[in-house]
Amino acid sequence: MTITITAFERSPDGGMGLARDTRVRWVLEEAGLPYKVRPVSFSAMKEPAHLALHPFGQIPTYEEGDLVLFESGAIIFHVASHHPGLLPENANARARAITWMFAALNSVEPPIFDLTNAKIAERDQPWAKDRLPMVADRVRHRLGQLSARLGDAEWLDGAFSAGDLVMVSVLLRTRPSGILNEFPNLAAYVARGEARPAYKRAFAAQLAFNTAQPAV
Ligand SMILES: N[C@@H](CCC(=O)N[C@@H](CSCc1ccc([N+](=O)[O-])cc1)C(=O)NCC(=O)O)C(=O)O
Repeated sequence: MTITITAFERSPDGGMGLARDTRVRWVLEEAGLPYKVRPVSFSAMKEPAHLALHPFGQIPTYEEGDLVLFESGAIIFHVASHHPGLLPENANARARAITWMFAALNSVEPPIFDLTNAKIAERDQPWAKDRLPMVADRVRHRLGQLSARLGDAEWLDGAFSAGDLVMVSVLLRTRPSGILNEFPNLAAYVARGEARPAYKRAFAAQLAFNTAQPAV
């Protein structure tokens, strides 16, 4: 059945891959699944038709037959659970890979999201300047812990898994701040993710999609 995901009609980053449809494209490319992309404008996201798919009026969403999913992590887990090569067959290894998915989304992404908010959404607040260093240090602290755990390993737990796909996707968002490069082993880990043919196809597709959208 046809898979359709939603993406920004025009991503504010101009197609630099920071929007969360990129990680869904990536998992679909790793699984070798064809998919269609429905662009959604910021206003359309808040209309009933899209809210019926995504209660918070966001992207990405995933539609396949009568299945509708939202939350990039859940979409990635769904695809990885139904296609080989993204979650280990061994039960304990599979559970650890899923643990890393949760860790990426629940423990690593929140301070990074906080930093993005501090730099963009909150930047005009009177307290923003004072808060920013503290928020950035929380990201540094978490990345320092992750860096220590990863060491010089290629992936987080043996072979590449959906846990790495989510973690690399999350860590990519720290590159613009420069914090990722303060941890050379994490920067190299992210680069290994970006070097994967499936990621390259996903990135190229979202870039082409964004540049093909008609100008406002
Ligand atoms: N937890 C959800 C979060 C979804 C989410 O944050 N979606 C964002 C796009 S990805 C986050 C994002 C936003 C903007 C950029 N950018 O480049 O400017 C990049 C990434 C969205 O729809 N925002 C519109 C809205 O909330 O009204 C998930 O993982 O799917």
